[in-house]
Amino acid sequence: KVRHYKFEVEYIYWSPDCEERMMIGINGRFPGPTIRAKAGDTIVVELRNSLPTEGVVIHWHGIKQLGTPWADGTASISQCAVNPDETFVYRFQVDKAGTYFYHGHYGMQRAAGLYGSLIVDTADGEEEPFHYDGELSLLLSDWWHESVHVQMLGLASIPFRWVGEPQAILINGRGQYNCSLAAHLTGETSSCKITNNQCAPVVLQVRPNKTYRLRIASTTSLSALNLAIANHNMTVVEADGNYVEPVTVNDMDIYSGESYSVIIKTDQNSSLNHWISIGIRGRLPKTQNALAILNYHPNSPSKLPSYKPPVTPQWNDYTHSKEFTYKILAMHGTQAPPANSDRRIALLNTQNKIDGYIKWSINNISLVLPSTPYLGSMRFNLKNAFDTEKPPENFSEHYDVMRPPINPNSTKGSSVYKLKFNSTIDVVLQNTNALTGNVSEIHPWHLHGHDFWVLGHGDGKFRKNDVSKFNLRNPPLRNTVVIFPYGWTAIRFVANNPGVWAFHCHIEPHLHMGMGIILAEGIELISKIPNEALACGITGQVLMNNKRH
Ligand SMILES: O=C1O[C@H]([C@@H](O)CO)C(O)=C1O
Repeated sequence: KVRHYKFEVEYIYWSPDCEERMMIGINGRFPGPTIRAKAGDTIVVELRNSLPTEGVVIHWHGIKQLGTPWADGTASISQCAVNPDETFVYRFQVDKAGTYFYHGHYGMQRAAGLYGSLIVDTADGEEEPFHYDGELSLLLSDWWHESVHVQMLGLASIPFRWVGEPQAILINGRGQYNCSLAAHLTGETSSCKITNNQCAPVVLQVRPNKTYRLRIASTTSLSALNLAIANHNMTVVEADGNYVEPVTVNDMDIYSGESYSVIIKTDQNSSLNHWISIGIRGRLPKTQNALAILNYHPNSPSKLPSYKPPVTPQWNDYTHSKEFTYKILAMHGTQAPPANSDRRIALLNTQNKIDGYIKWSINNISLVLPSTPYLGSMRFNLKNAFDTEKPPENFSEHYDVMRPPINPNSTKGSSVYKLKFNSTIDVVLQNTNALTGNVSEIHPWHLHGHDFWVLGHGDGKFRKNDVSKFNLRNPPLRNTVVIFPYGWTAIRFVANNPGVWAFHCHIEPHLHMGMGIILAEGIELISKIPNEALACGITGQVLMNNKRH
């Protein structure tokens, strides 16, 4: 079945946390419309850019774009940004049931509010491997009062101006700035005066003694989150569109770019409503926990729970976070990874400097995207479109990951990791100390165009004999994985999807500061790229010079 959507992207006034700001909306609203389809369907989104003076693209996060690499929605990588007043048609298949989302992938437009949910149900006649009576959905994000233009300027300034912590965590696009819905119970802050529907608390309506599937996705710009539902445990059954071995937890972490489904049973005191609480992990929080209400029928949805919300774990309790992450394993019967890889790429993640500007680099190269998107320039073998030298596969074995870089000076580049089609690739992501001593941060890495198996995590520096500890039996399949402070994470994937794919830290300011790499495979197998994806830079010149193209 073909499912048609029309998206008009424009600036809107909106009050996501009860304070009015400018945001990027779709069809006059924030967040964007939910796309809902069945596995195997074709999605068609006619994207009209009504931003007065900026280009736009939309990335369909978690969708592999098999056979349609030009629809991945990455500016400078898969397509030319769509100009103001122009329309671009995304047409792609959703191959696999799961919880996904979509978001802007140009500059920091995601952080300006350009996102929404994308949910794929099983194909007709197929069933999920778990039962539920009803479904609920939470799309999580974080929000700053400063516009993304000011944020981008600060990141690209000397002295550096970091974006800082968000003013609010949003649930389904709604939050409350500098106040708490539970203030009357905790007394910590002022209570919220909800003056606007746009920031009204999220209420999930349930009936007692039923089973619900709760879909949770995070498109935060920065924040790692922890979610807990008071008096209810959660059984995780899906991660990033892949089934996992059911595991029951009291609270769960979710990093930017990840999605989960959890099963909850509404078997608690049904004369009460219950809190859902979301707090920040990995960075010293300055943001109020976000609260939502699990509303048991027939209680009034506006009746606040009469007890304190659950306290999410300490921001720096990494032991707790690792425990959760390590518990997520593939559901029995999931395709196992190939036993061996053909190539191992080690990627050192460092914060460093270029001409005094603070950047993030991978093997000492900070990613700068070219003006002509890679997909077209590589397909047509055009010269001078990007740096053509081979990017480094490794880093010095003497690098001390526990200390700030000895030489903080980095270089910028746009080179591509070219992968042999159908080869098996291992990537080891190595975290390090940032520029300041005793600081190492969480980075969620997202791969476009593929799922990968998470073979293992470890503390400190990756050693050759860590390979023997790789989990080849039931590693989870995912599209986003975290690297913990001072740790490493190893993944494996098969380079079987012709196209050019970004692999990057999903923290929006970190990507903007160069924290990513570009992968390419099977370029000669790519079928005709729509002209609209090519109409800029030197591919645009080729189109003009060769009308038969
Ligand atoms: O990229 C970053 O910069 C700041 C800090 O390291 C320098 O102010 C921070 O916390 C980041 O994640």
